[in-house]
Amino acid sequence: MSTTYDVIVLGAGSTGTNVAWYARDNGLSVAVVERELVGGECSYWACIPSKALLGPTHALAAARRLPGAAEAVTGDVDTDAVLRRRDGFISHLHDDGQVQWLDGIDATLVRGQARLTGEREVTVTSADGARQRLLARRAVVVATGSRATTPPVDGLDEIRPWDNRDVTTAKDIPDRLLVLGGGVAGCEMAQAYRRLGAREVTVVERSDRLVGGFEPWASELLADAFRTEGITVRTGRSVVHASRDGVDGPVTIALDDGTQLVGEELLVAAGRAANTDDLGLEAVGLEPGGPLRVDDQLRVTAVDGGWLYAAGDVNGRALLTHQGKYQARLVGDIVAGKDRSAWADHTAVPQVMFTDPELAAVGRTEQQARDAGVDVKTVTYEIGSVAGGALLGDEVRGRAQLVIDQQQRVVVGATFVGPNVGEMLHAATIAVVGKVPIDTLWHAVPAFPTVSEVWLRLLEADRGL
Ligand SMILES: Cc1cc2nc3c(=O)[nH]c(=O)nc-3n(C[C@H](O)[C@H](O)[C@H](O)COP(=O)(O)OP(=O)(O)OC[C@H]3O[C@@H](n4cnc5c(N)ncnc54)[C@H](O)[C@@H]3O)c2cc1C
Ligand SMILES: NC(=O)c1ccc[n+]([C@@H]2O[C@H](COP(=O)([O-])OP(=O)(O)OC[C@H]3O[C@@H](n4cnc5c(N)ncnc54)[C@H](O)[C@@H]3O)[C@@H](O)[C@H]2O)c1
Repeated sequence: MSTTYDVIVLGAGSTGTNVAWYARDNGLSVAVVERELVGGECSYWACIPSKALLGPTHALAAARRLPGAAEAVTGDVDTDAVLRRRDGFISHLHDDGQVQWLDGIDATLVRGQARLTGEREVTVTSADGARQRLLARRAVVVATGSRATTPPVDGLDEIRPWDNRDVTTAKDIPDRLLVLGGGVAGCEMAQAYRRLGAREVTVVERSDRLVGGFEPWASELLADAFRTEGITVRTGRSVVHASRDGVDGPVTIALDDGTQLVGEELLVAAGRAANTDDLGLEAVGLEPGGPLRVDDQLRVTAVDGGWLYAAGDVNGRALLTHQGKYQARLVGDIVAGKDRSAWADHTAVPQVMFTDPELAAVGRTEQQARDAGVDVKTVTYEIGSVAGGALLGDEVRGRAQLVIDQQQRVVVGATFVGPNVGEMLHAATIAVVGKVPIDTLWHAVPAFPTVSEVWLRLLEADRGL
């Protein structure tokens, strides 16, 4: 027995559910296959719980920076209340709400492990072993996401390290947390745990700075902030060995300079692996394991016939929820025959790291612009020096930078570091995506006294004022 749909979507994460929505909006019939929870990583084990853990601690820090409010902060963060609120945000790991939503758009949910078994053909194996064959009239869209990678460190496999799922759903805060990987996930969770009561947090990063995707000066500001609040940062160091004392005892890691570090838990946040290893890729002539390479129509390039698409983390273009959803909107239209092309996911990707200070960036860094042959000029301004920044309280640290293409006179990249600067990023995204001329930006007057006034200071700096 087989059932035929216009589109079959593999994976009901933020990407897959959006593909379904847009394809349905185009009048196509859609089946979505999911082996775990509808909503995927972002809803339960990534974006949402991590931000729920960070938010209350940042509110407290913001109040402490503000004389008048600071005096009223007499207690510490209520960690149990934060964890309870986090549990609410992840719906206690139940997906009824999102299942209802899928039902509401009239997409068919099929529970189980999906595998490609031929051209336009998917076989789903449910938890009880039953098999169901699905056929696609138009397209199969792979949106199976990614999982945490485990780097090849001696002993790591035997000590049950934490991954993003453990760290975002933990019921207790360990006294000492070790973090392998100073990327976005590692840094957000290092600060969350420190602020939620961990006495010692140490981040080990093998490259020479934290969050290598951001501007080097942004990494420095973050590392300074971490040190100030007692988070130890060990850059330029690799973990070479890991062991655990008994079943539940502390973890010891050895670094390549001979240092030994001990913690109750070790979080591994060393990047992601595409979920393509058990997807039946062999059946359509593809190698399992790596990301599925796609063209700008999100079609898998190594498969003929234009019926296989991949969107979201699984294609490796930009591992962010909003970028997966951007691709999903495009795929939902493309499979309906509309002429669409993805480009912003490699030229104008906005990203916010929700630490305190926040790091927010879009488009190219200065180095990336130079490497791309752009005639670069950068302008910077301290956020604490605009009235809106100073009003946020004492010791507000932060900086804004524009990367300007001097020939075209447009902004090709922007970075903001400071409290809540993520909310300023969309203005920069619009400037980069719209290639708004600098001369026009002069007429986009920021309200006084907002932190956005830093835009005016940056334009003045460009003019030499
Ligand atoms: C700690 C952490 C914090 C993050 N915070 C942010 C953030 O603040 N903002 C942001 O933009 N991004 C953030 N991200 C990245 C974000 O989580 C991902 O980019 C996003 O979840 C990708 O969505 P997706 O739908 O492509 O994949 P996923 O969310 O991984 O969904 C894929 C789905 O496919 C299912 N699946 C896989 N294989 C099969 C199969 N064979 N059959 C059936 N089902 C299958 C999975 O069960 C899953 O539900 C964070 C990531 C981490 C690790
Ligand atoms: N706020 C957000 O938007 C947000 C938050 C968390 C994660 N994410 C996304 O999730 C993805 C995964 O995040 P991530 O932080 O795991 O990956 P990442 O690629 O951002 O960072 C991994 C870090 O681990 C380091 N590393 C790798 N192996 C190592 C080793 N053996 N020893 C020491 N350091 C090692 C790398 O040098 C890198 O700095 C990212 O692509 C990111 O975009 C986004």
